[in-house]
Amino acid sequence: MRIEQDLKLGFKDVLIRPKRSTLKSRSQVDLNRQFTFKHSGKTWSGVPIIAANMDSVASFEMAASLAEHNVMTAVHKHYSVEQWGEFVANQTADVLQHVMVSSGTSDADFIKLSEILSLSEDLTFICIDIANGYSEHLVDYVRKVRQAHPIKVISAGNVVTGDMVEELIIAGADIVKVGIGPGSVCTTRVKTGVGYPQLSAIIECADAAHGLGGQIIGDGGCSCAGDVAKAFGGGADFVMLGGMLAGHEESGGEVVEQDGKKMVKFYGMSSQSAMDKHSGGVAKYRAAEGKTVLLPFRGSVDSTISDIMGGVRSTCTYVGAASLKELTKRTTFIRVQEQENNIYGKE
Ligand SMILES: NC(=O)C1=CN([C@@H]2O[C@H](COP(=O)(O)OP(=O)(O)OC[C@H]3O[C@@H](n4cnc5c(N)ncnc54)[C@H](OP(=O)(O)O)[C@@H]3O)[C@@H](O)[C@H]2O)C=CC1
Ligand SMILES: Nc1nc2c(ncn2[C@@H]2O[C@H](COP(=O)(O)O)[C@@H](O)[C@H]2O)c(=O)[nH]1
Ligand SMILES: [K+]
Repeated sequence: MRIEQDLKLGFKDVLIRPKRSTLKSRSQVDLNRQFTFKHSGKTWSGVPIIAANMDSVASFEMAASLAEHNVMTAVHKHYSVEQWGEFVANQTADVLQHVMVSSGTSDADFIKLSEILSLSEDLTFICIDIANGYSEHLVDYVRKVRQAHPIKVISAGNVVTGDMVEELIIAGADIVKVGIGPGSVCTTRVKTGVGYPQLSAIIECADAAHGLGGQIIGDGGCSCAGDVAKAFGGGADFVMLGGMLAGHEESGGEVVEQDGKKMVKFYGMSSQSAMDKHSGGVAKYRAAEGKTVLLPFRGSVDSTISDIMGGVRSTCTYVGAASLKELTKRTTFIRVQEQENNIYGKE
């Protein structure tokens, strides 16, 4: 046994210090970023926010709506190839360029992934996502997908430390997905005691990835636009959101009525609800590592995503960053013991 004494931080442990700025208006801030990816050589530009590959968040409808804001959707892995076929046939190239195709790591996943990708050349992003990205099996799978799809942009995860970021990039990932346990409907830390405070994970993993010419996605734990700004400020190239985009018309969650109010089901992909739906229940040897919640129905995702983007634009003006790309360089975090004033309830 060993204890690491370095303090690791989450979003709630810091605020961003304001700095002098020459910007006159938040409208001057450009949230679009352009990346050229290490292995695939592909160039992409857009707003680097991604709807999380959960079946009560990242539906086809979500992808179509978010693409209008230049935002990405990691469409969840439970659509059939036929459903993908129909979606691809009805969407523009621009929408498809804002879509990631999610995949697990089984042989069946590999075949399905290739079938989906063959539907359109405009599908360029692959999101290989398993709970425990430290598995050697993931590294082998990334190598296999890289070999089969040399010009696709591959994201793989989830991990939280620089050593594993490097290993995945060397194996063929362009982007590494970072986050173990921070999610809004995640119970991994409770069930297993494993995890890593998300802001420190982002800072350390971004450093490792950028050193090799790769990118990272800060995945999970953002509960407000300020957290999204902190994730970008810490060095995340992309930020993935589950709960913040759940509960909308486009989210795909089941709508139920509770005390006369319209509510939407939102659950972790490792929850009992998800396993009942997709795997015929929780296997005997494992425990659910996610929960199920009911959220008030929030209407269309348009106003929510605009609100998030407005918040991050404002962050940029507070620190004098004319574009999102400059935000990390201009970010100084201060450690704090208090965040917002909640006297009249939480925002
Ligand atoms: N970022 C995070 O903190 C987490 C995210 N999730 C999300 O939920 C989805 C579904 O998760 P889940 O069904 O748990 O697993 P995955 O779909 O990620 O499982 C992938 C494979 O890894 C094996 N595995 C070995 N050890 C573990 C472990 N400790 N946790 C999970 N799988 C393990 C599984 O086999 P076997 O089942 O036989 O062990 C399975 O074959 C993930 O793809 C991810 O999107 C889930 C948990 C944590
Ligand atoms: N431990 C678990 N993590 C999960 C589960 N389902 C999803 N996730 C992770 O959460 C993020 C989204 O986080 P949020 O804070 O923005 O809601 C998602 O991308 C996954 O990495 C789960 O069942 N267990
Ligand atoms: K995810």
